[in-house]
Amino acid sequence: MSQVRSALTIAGTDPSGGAGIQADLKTFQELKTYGMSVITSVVAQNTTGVRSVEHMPLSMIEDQLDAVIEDMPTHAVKTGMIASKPMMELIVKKLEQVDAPYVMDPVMVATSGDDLIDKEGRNFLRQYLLPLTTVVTPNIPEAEFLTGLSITTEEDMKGAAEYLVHEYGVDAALIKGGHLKGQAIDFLYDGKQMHSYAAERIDTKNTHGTGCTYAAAIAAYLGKDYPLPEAVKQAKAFVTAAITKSFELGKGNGPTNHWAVREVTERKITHES
Ligand SMILES: Nc1ncnc2c1ncn2[C@@H]1O[C@H](COP(=O)(O)OP(=O)(O)OP(=O)(O)O)[C@@H](O)[C@H]1O
Ligand SMILES: Cc1ncc(CO)c(N)n1
Repeated sequence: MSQVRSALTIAGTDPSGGAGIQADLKTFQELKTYGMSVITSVVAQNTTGVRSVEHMPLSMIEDQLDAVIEDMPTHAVKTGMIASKPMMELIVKKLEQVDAPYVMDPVMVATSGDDLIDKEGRNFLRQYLLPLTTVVTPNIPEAEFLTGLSITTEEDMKGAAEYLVHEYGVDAALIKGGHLKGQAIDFLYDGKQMHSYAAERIDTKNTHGTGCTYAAAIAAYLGKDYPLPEAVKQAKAFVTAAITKSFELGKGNGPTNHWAVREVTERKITHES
């Protein structure tokens, strides 16, 4: 009998259920992956924005990580909101003990535009986390920050993916094109090949938590031993379905639908490499 696969998310929370830890666990569950979570910050947020944030003390983050690492098998790790440099240092030290693919979502601001990481922390994402990372998943503003490049075209997105791999030692970079006009296209560079994943753009404002959901789905598929380009393709189909059937809930950007893959069986993702 094959062993159950488990994935760990290390991230902040969203009590309204669409982003952060909550999105990750829903995604893991939907993909029949045993979900585990370590909370870095409690974020009082909803579809309209962030009200307040309470960061967990470092000792509490460390205890949570030890509780998982010392007891549970982990087949994939995903990180989201890591708000400060000391948190990053601690998480790096702990992740060095975990032998599993690692998906790093370099979360900086919420869909609503609120900051989720402090200024000092932003500058240490590259140095601390990228060397351990299997695949980093920036959106365009995050990729611009990480590379210092300006990104306005698909060619720029490819250039940024190559730059991250060649300059910062990350195994692979997936630049997400949700913020570009036209089709929703993402580029993955794994040091050898450039892959593109394109889907039709869905006309909706309800995209709260798309980035978290996508990265969590990639982690779940990597935990099931899918090769990275295939894991990204499956995850892209998952997030596209989740946006297609997203919920008109709340007063701002509504959440994506984590069970949509059960209902959207047609997978119109064009994968080229
Ligand atoms: N309107 C849309 N229609 C179809 N796909 C979309 C749409 N918006 C985003 N996507 C896709 O959703 C995924 C997440 O991309 P996006 O660039 O929005 O991430 P993000 O900005 O990190 O998300 P978040 O809003 O959670 O911060 C990508 O595959 C992107 O192409
Ligand atoms: C905790 C958290 N992580 C990530 C995002 C980005 O969507 C968010 N809104 N909240």
